[in-house]
Amino acid sequence: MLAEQAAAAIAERTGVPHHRIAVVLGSGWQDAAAEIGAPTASVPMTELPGFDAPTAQGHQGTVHSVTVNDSPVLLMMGRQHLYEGHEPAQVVHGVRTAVAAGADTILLTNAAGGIRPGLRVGEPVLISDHLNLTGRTPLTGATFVDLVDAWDPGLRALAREVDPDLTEGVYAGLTGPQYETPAEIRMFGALGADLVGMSTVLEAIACRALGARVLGISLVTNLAAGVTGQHLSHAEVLAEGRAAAPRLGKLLRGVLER
Ligand SMILES: Nc1nc2[nH]c(I)nc2c(=O)[nH]1
Repeated sequence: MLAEQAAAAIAERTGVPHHRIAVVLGSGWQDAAAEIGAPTASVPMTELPGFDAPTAQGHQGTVHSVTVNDSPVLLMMGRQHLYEGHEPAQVVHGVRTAVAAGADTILLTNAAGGIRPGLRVGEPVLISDHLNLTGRTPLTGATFVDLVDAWDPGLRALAREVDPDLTEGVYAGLTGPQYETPAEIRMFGALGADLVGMSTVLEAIACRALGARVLGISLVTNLAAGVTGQHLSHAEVLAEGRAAAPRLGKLLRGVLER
């Protein structure tokens, strides 16, 4: 209901009745968004029903409409996180709004810690599958959603055409806000996680429940705790994102153009 209201507000404020594709820009991906193209319209999230201003990464949450190859794309700059005290329904409001606005394909980007040996800081990694370690779900009732191929194989193949050097990985989603202990990272590695983060998994579940195709890309902004023995700093995370922006922008634009 709230998503419908927010979608109607987006249509009204942007003058674009439907957006077939939406992109959620996570930490470190904001600069890359500029490479996609200049927005034809922008709306602060606080002016849309059901959105709070995201507190993470200190940027104002904004929704942009941008045209790529003559079709409108919805860019959602910023997202809500469980660690901000939001309930799952609030965390997935952005993607539910995007689907209500007409999106049948959602591109979820995030910043993540790298667990798998060989992953490098500043490297984008396609999400091949996820581990929902939040203990939460945005779904209620008997909505038994199939999550096989939740991370769309066709979209992943398309992304690899754009950037053949892309590797894939399993993303473990946690609540945070603390980073993991080295022992926890060893555990998640043993469970098959290649990446670890504090977003994305609930959004992916909500998208699949609505029948939208999902492509996920993580930017490795730090090697997870214990992988290098170094300490983790959030400032580093943001700096790495900025440095990777040109490659990420090229990747996003290439995927959106196909
Ligand atoms: N849980 C978790 N989330 C993260 N987000 C980023 I950027 N790096 C990390 C990390 O190392 N662990």
